[in-house]
Amino acid sequence: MSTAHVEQARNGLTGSIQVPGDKSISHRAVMFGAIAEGKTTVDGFLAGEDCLSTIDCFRKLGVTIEQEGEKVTIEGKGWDGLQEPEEILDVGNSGTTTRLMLGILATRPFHSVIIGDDSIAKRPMGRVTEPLREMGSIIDGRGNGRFTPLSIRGGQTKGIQFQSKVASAQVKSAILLAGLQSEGVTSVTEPALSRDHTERMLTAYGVEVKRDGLTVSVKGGQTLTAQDITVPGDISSAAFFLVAAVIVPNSHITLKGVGINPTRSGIIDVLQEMGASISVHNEQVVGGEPIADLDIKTSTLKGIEIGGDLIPRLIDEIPVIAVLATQAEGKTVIRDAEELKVKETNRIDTVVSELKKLGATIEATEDGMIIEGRTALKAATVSSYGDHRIGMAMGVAGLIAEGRMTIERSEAIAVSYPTFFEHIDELLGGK
Ligand SMILES: O=C(O)C1=C[C@@H](OP(=O)(O)O)[C@@H](O)[C@H](O)C1
Ligand SMILES: C=C(OP(=O)(O)O)C(=O)O
Repeated sequence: MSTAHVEQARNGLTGSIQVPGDKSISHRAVMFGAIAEGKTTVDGFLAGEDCLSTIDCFRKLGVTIEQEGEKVTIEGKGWDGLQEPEEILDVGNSGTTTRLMLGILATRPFHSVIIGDDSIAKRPMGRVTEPLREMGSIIDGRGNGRFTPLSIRGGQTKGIQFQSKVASAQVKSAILLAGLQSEGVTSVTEPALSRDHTERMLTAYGVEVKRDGLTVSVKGGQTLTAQDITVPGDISSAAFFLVAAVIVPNSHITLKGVGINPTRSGIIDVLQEMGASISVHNEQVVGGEPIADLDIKTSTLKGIEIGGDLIPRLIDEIPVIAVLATQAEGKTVIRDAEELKVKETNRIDTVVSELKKLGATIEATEDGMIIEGRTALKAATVSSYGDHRIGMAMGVAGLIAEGRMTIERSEAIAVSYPTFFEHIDELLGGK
């Protein structure tokens, strides 16, 4: 385990960076390439631990995958190219790998065992294993198949019309992936729109995906055709620097080539509503996903209310939004965000406890948190608790907190942003 230190920034953040590739899209590019027919290439791949776990699992399923930094090639041999793994599939810390891979394995006629780390062992898997069982796959595991370790034997499955209780792209994707090789039509209806990368990328791989409001459906018996995928920059990684630039005095930065898919761009709406000076340039569409350069400066902020359908559009950004809210005048209320409790940590508890250590006025609620600003933060020793987004939110807080911040378990940051501290140094140096 490692410890990182962050000093209060003496100068503003300036210059421009390209944030690493999108984690959600990198996972999907590899998984869909693995079940497609032909050679898929991926450029801009996120070589973070979670996406490397996906590569490792699909290699164990018999797929030839080469990866060098941001470049990946996958020799897809179609659905039937996947083989019974000799080894256990270890997903590490990655919920996306676990749930989407279950959807793929649900229709494969062989047995696999899935394990992950201590954090994965606490995360709810019943939300995918129950509908996949209903479709006909045989799944067992701890807590009657609700937690890892899980074992799955896929086979003859039939389509279902599934009403999801949660707005979760992982649940939606798992069921749609199983639906592609099941009898009849499979549809998923969600209570609010979650990220739609699966729908967009499956379409790029030649699959027919239908959307009707909050319902997405696919017909069984569909195959995928290999693609050349370019992965946009991850807006969830960009969020840390968007917030840092707004709250560190005398900052002005540009983040290049960031994905601004509307199902992910809630952080931009929040920054604008709070009064931040942010502008969007060079909008383009790359591989079916919109991207842009984001320009942002130090700004005066006011507290706002965040809830409802906005939550799935910024769920992973809430830890750093809480840091932002400590620097806004007045009250910020975050509600309808119960899902935070089942991420890598219970992010309501970890955000509140660590920000309190810095002197923030913040209280946990049943479904979110309430933050009163504006508060001058003081550096302290905090922990990521093994959660990359908590570690990075604390890194951003460290830039404005008086003194020197110590972040324990900082190694977790490599899950999604291995070059996070290098990028802080680069922007502090103004290169
Ligand atoms: O599908 C995905 O790539 C993801 C979906 C979200 O999780 P849920 O599906 O659990 O909401 C998100 O929090 C996670 O970081 C990545
Ligand atoms: C929740 C996250 O990822 P996952 O569910 O893939 O572990 C995240 O990256 O914040």
